Amino acid sequence: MVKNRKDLTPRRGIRGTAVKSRVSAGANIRVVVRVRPQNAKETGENFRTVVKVSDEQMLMFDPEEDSTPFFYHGVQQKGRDLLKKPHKNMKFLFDRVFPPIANNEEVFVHSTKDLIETLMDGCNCSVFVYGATGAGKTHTMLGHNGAPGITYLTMRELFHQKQELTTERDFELAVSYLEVYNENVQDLLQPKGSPLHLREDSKLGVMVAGITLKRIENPEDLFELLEKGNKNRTQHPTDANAESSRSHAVFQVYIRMKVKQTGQTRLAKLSMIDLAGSERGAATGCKGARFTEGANINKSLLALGNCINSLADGQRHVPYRDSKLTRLLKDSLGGNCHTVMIANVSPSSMSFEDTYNTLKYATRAKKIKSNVKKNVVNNELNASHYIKVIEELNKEILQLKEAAASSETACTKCKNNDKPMKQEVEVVDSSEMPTKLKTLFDEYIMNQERYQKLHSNHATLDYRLNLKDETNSRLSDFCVDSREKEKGHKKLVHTIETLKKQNNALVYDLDSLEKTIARIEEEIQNLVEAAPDLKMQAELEQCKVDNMKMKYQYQELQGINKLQSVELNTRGALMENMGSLLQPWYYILDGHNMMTDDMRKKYTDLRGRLQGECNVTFDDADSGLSTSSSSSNITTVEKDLRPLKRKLSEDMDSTFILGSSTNSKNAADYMLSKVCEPSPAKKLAKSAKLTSQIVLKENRPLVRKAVGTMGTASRFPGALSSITCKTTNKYTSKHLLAKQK
Ligand SMILES: Nc1ncnc2c1ncn2[C@@H]1O[C@H](COP(=O)(O)OP(=O)(O)OP(=O)(O)O)[C@@H](O)[C@H]1O
Repeated sequence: MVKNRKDLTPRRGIRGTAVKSRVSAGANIRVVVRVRPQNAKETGENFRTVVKVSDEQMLMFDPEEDSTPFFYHGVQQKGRDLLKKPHKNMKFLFDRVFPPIANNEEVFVHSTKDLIETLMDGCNCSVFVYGATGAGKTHTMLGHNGAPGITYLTMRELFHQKQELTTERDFELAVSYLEVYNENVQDLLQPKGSPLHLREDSKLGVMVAGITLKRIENPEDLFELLEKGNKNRTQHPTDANAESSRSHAVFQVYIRMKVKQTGQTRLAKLSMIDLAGSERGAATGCKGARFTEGANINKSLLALGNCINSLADGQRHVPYRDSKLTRLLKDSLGGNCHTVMIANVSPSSMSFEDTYNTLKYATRAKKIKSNVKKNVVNNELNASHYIKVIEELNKEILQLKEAAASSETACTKCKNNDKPMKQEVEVVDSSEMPTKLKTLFDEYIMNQERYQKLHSNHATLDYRLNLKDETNSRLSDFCVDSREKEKGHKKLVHTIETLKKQNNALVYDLDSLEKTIARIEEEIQNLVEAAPDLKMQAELEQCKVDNMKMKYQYQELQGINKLQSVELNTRGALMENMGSLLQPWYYILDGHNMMTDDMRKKYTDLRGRLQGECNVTFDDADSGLSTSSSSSNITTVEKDLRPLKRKLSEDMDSTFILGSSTNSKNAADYMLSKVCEPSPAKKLAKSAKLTSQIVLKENRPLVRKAVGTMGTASRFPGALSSITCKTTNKYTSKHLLAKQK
């Protein structure tokens, strides 16, 4: 440990280690995941464990489990139970994964402990915990008496390092604690009647006007403060957590350090954010006040998600202004800040969707790069700087003198004319205030409308740009002729450049609109502060604005959706074309003994992936009745099957209507009778019964499709294994194969 450091040498950490990587610009945010132990309800009701921690950095979501035997007609079947959804079996990698047995101390050591050195170097740091209700966010952040959370542990480390440095530096330390509830910022240390307003300062970043700053001298003071603040925090029981925090809590520590020898001052801010639950409405019981609450939580978390997406994609425009939370966290995400995100999940299948969403969210956040710099206030300004400042001040004095002289002349003129002087500064008459507010809101709505329109255009352009980028890289893999490749590449680059130019213009407009909007917002705030009677009118107008914004955001999503479905169709067609191109080439190469083992393996892998990804999936979304998934099948009878399948899908279309609206069993039987030859139909009678049962139970389009394929397969017994394997599952295919033999 280095104790005799004379100054804040830029490249050395507090323990003398090189901290270049930690303080360099462009570092990714650190994302860790904590899996909490199962609670009594989860263990009591026999829920499955869907999160398995593989090692310190990897976890498996919804892993394959040792299958419970599945019997059909008294015979144990080897394949998976058709009635069960296949497991996702997904691997997720993070900077650190904490298993259920990990305690708060362990989480602290591997997530926030290192931040203190960075903080002491004068860089801002942020920690935020994310997860569904009851996933363990507050437990991680605050803990309890026996096991204090990372806020206390991090502050204890801060005081420890401060103590070590007291001979070299003077410290000033203050904390604030606030919550964002229903899009209002409230002071938790000294609750005020009305919500606090956010102000943006070009030097100090986002500030909360009127927030209480409390000095603390030791970590024990903190306990008291946090306890006091938490009593004021908005909590309501949810179905998933009896003491659910329904607001986002932001604890901030401001540090000013002055190096005694050089006088150099560094400012740093540590923010610790306990986000409200990210669960779906159903988990909290979506009624009444809980519904409004949930909608606001979702609004801010959606806005946070959008910011994370924009930052992860490296977009220039990040929609921080979409919610109070994102405005507040502007510094903490991707800006001048070292950020740690702790995603909390439950291991139980009871929270399957929420856990999956949290893991996806966290994976996305891993891509964000921050742009960190030290907040050094330079005290050693040279003489030329002072001269410049003095000159500017002199200029200002001169201007003020001139202004004073001209107003004096105006005054004398008024006196001479015996008329009352018109005031230079606009003071609004109280009776005119409602009209003034209305005018401000009109201007606000106009600008917001324009902003939302531009935002939609920007999102669409961004999406198109991404697609063009992807096409460009695909082209390099696909083209064999270098001239063709160059030509295609040039064309695409031209389009990309044009799109980028358009996008940059939009970003410029968006930025200037943001400034206008911020200016109007401030004027509105000032007006409402001056005349509290206007609060109701302002809230009503704000509702209109929110409504309008939601309408535009919905339209934006619809637009992107449309583009995505067009893209999906194009890719589907492309896949089909590639399949039919690849298949004959495979046979030609194979026939001429030119197929290498590697090529064969790649081909088989590709086929396997097509089978796995396109066919065996029990997606709840309507998978439709198209046979395109089977068209990727590579068998000798494929060409013969295609027209039949097409016809089948048409037939199934009518069956589909019958099946979904009346009786699924009738649908399956009808379909089988329609597509099967008499003898295979007879042979398949038992399987038909089986599938009918499945259809009855599952009633999913995919099962209906499987039934159709089985019928088709019965006409082409040779193709049975490959087709049924893909569209139904092992059990059915094996069963049918056995029957047919
Ligand atoms: N790692 C853990 N070890 C032991 N108990 C835990 C752990 N994580 C959470 N719990 C317990 O689970 C319950 C819910 O946790 P917590 O209140 O932290 O959830 P939350 O994510 O903050 O929920 P909300 O968003 O609803 O506030 C609490 O009783 C807490 O003590």
